[in-house]
Amino acid sequence: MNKKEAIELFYSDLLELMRKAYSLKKDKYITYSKNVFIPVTTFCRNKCGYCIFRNENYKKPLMMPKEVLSKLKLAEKYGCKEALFTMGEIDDSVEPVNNILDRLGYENMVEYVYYLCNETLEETSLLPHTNMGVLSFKDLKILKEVNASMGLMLENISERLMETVAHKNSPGKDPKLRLKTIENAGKLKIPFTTGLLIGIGETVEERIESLLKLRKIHDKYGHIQEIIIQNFKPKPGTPMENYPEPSLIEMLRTVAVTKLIFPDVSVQIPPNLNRETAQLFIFAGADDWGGVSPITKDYVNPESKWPEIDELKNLTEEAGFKLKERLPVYPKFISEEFLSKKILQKINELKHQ
Ligand SMILES: O=c1nc2n(C[C@H](O)[C@H](O)[C@H](O)CO)c3cc(O)ccc3cc-2c(=O)[nH]1
Ligand SMILES: C[C@H]1O[C@@H](n2cnc3c(N)ncnc32)[C@H](O)[C@@H]1O
Ligand code: MET
Ligand code: SF4
Repeated sequence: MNKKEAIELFYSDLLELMRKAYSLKKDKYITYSKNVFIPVTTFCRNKCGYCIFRNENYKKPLMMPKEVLSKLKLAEKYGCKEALFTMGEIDDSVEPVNNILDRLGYENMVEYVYYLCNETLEETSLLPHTNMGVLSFKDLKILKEVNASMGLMLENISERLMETVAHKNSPGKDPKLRLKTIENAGKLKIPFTTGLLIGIGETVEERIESLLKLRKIHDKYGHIQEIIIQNFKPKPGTPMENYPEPSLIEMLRTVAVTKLIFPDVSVQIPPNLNRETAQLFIFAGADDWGGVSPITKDYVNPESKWPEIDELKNLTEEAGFKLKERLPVYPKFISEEFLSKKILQKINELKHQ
């Protein structure tokens, strides 16, 4: 599909567009991953105009190993299978975090996250999924060994947003750096979650360009397991607090076009950010609810509560589908081609429990 065709599709008759995307569905399942959200640090070198996760609490720049392990143990009791390590981007400039890492005996954040992921594998029945922002080839390679999958939202390919309230203070949101990370993850065959943030001032054309670029990368490396279409939610006290959310129709069109560009990849819609309307996205081609946690909040969108698993099951069934739990890595990536020996062995152990 080229850009012109994709834009035409986007603006075409909504029901026809949705029907086209819907007809690509191969089965009647909508998947989700039962997870625990571990916000390792809320310090960040970036200042995105929409973000409320970032919080410089000088009393607590870093979650300590003990605290992380006790959260993971609790998650295990609740039957969670994914440990979601999501955090701010830490480079040498973020002193309070680096000082603590130093005291704990870690060179940098990657080394610490590696340790936490490895502990997860050795001490619990959970599988790590890490999203710590932009990473180098070398760091991705290190983390691949202890992650079932990894993630980084492209957000959008638009360089223009680097000059607007959304990304003007966020060097880590430079699309060149994000695309490089996603490509390097492809070279390393890391099962990968990426996606777009919708409603941060981007145009429809820029959305399509972002999707087509991700398509190109996926054609080359085949490692993208899911695309998240995440709707922006304004947060009080942030520079973008008065920005409008994307409309339902806008979101439905975006999800449908995403599915048409990615018939072979899962399209994820977060149910907590679309409380009243989540079901509709199934009919636009969405097939995954993403991570849902019975014990932790969505620290990125703390005002948006996860539905209970029962509620998610009911709303999925009411729409005519079946809810199915999945691991943080999708079945077609469970192989030696994509996973480290350590992770494959862990998944095998879990199967026989
Ligand atoms: O619970 C959440 N999970 C988030 N996840 C995790 C995701 O929902 C699933 O856990 C993945 O599908 C892995 O199975 C993200 C993963 C990424 O790689 C990038 C961004 C996100 C964002 C969120 C989020 O805001 N809240
Ligand atoms: C973890 C991911 O959460 C998303 N994210 C950050 N802030 C918001 C917000 N206000 N609304 C919706 N999504 C957000 C970004 O896409 C980030 O990459
Ligand atoms: N800070 C990282 C990013 O924006 C992780 C998700 S936001 C908490 O990519
Ligand atoms: S969205 Fe991620 S990169 Fe941006 S300020 Fe928040 S934590 Fe930092």
